[in-house]
Amino acid sequence: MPTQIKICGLKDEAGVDAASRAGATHIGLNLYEKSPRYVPLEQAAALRMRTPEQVKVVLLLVNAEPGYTAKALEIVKPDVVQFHGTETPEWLRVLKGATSVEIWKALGVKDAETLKNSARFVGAADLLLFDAPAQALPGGTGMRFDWSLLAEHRHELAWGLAGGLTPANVAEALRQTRAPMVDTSSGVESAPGIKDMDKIAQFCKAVRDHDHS
Ligand SMILES: O=C(O)c1ccccc1NCC(=O)[C@H](O)[C@H](O)COP(=O)(O)O
Repeated sequence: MPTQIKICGLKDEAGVDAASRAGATHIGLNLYEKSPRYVPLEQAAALRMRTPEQVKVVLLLVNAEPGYTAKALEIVKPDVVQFHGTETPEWLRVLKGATSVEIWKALGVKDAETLKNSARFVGAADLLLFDAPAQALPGGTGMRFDWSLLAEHRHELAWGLAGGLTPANVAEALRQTRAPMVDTSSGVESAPGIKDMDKIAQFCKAVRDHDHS
């Protein structure tokens, strides 16, 4: 199975086109207003329409109100909704019962305990995205966590790796972790919130080269 690739924090058509052309399987649209990668709802809906059918659209929310969450899902109609705040398994279970959209939960990995506790999302999320712990922002920090923690972990859910992944280190990350999915945002940018089309292509190529090695 080819590694799944999510390019997160796209804000315009050029980024969506570049990620799709490069072979990303998922693109992320960020509705968190404090992020340099924020897109307003209407822009997210327009980019969703622009995205080719084979590429899944991931809508990113951080501790959003239920009403706003419902509105965002209705307007953008994503394939996946990624929760990147302190959303509880209980809340995600409620949402899961009310929508057919795929649900991902991002977790900032501090230590082995974070991974152990992630089992509480079984039945609440379809996939766990293991990311670096929150800094000033909950995600998109460009920081890595200790990948060796994953070696001891028995995954009970589908999962992906995020946090500080770049074209230069993603092959090594895949070798060490055997992640079925990788996610990057700042690692394919020239400045916060500004995607670099060449880096997107290099990232996807590095993943595909690793898949074929
Ligand atoms: O990217 C952001 O600005 C962001 C802000 C708030 C919550 C989540 C955010 N990004 C979520 C992602 O899925 C990123 O791709 C992930 O955190 C990895 O980011 P990076 O370390 O920059 O590759």
